[in-house]
Amino acid sequence: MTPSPVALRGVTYAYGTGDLARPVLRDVDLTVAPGEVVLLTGPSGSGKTTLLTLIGALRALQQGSATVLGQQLAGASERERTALRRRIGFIFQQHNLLGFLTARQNVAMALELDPATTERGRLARAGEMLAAVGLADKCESRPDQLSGGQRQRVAVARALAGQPGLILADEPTAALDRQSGGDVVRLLRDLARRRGVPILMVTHDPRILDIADRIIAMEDGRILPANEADAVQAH
Ligand SMILES: Nc1ncnc2c1ncn2[C@@H]1O[C@H](COP(=O)(O)OP(=O)(O)OP(=O)(O)O)[C@@H](O)[C@H]1O
Repeated sequence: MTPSPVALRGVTYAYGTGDLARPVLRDVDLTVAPGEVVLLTGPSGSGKTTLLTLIGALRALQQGSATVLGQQLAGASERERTALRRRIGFIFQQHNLLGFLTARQNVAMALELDPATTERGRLARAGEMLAAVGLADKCESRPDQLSGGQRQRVAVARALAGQPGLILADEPTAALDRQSGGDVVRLLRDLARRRGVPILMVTHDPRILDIADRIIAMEDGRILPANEADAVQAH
């Protein structure tokens, strides 16, 4: 059986220490199946982004167990977390592209960590990824010459370029209008699905819930049971 790319058990997390410690995640269990597209919804402050950053090894786990792409994060060293981060494609609310680089250079940067690649090879691969997101004619454009939707498509190309084992996305449509937001996440879903890459996406956006294989609702640091989550979705 293929192991789950994400398996969390009893994850509890607090910001602050001592008397100021405030748990923002409480006993969270979560499993993502190979190739699955999972959306994480819930009110502001319910802990979604914190959960995503723990899974992405951007913060150290405090309590519980989390296996991500085969790496156990409980007790993982900074080096192990860095190595894991390189196997994950991140997409944020803001595209986080570098303004002085072209779209092609921004995507190629994601490949620089692979010592087996040459600059020429990286730029060629970046061009292929940009073509896959429909931006073959924008390779040499800088971010300020692109629309918001196009910039986010460059971010999708960058996230997928390094052939990640997992995509983590935090409100990728928040800065986009309805049409381009929907287009970007559908494109992401289709490209990831073709490559068998699972996606875990935090979103407030009710317009994109239909892309999911599964929707998980959080409230006050906990994952709601599926029947309660359905009731939340119905509102
Ligand atoms: N670095 C931090 N230090 C202290 N508290 C924090 C920090 N980051 C987040 N919090 C608090 O932790 C709680 C959970 O935040 P988190 O960003 O995970 O929620 P969220 O569900 O993603 O919210 P939103 O939908 O508004 O992004 C909130 O009460 C927030 O204020």
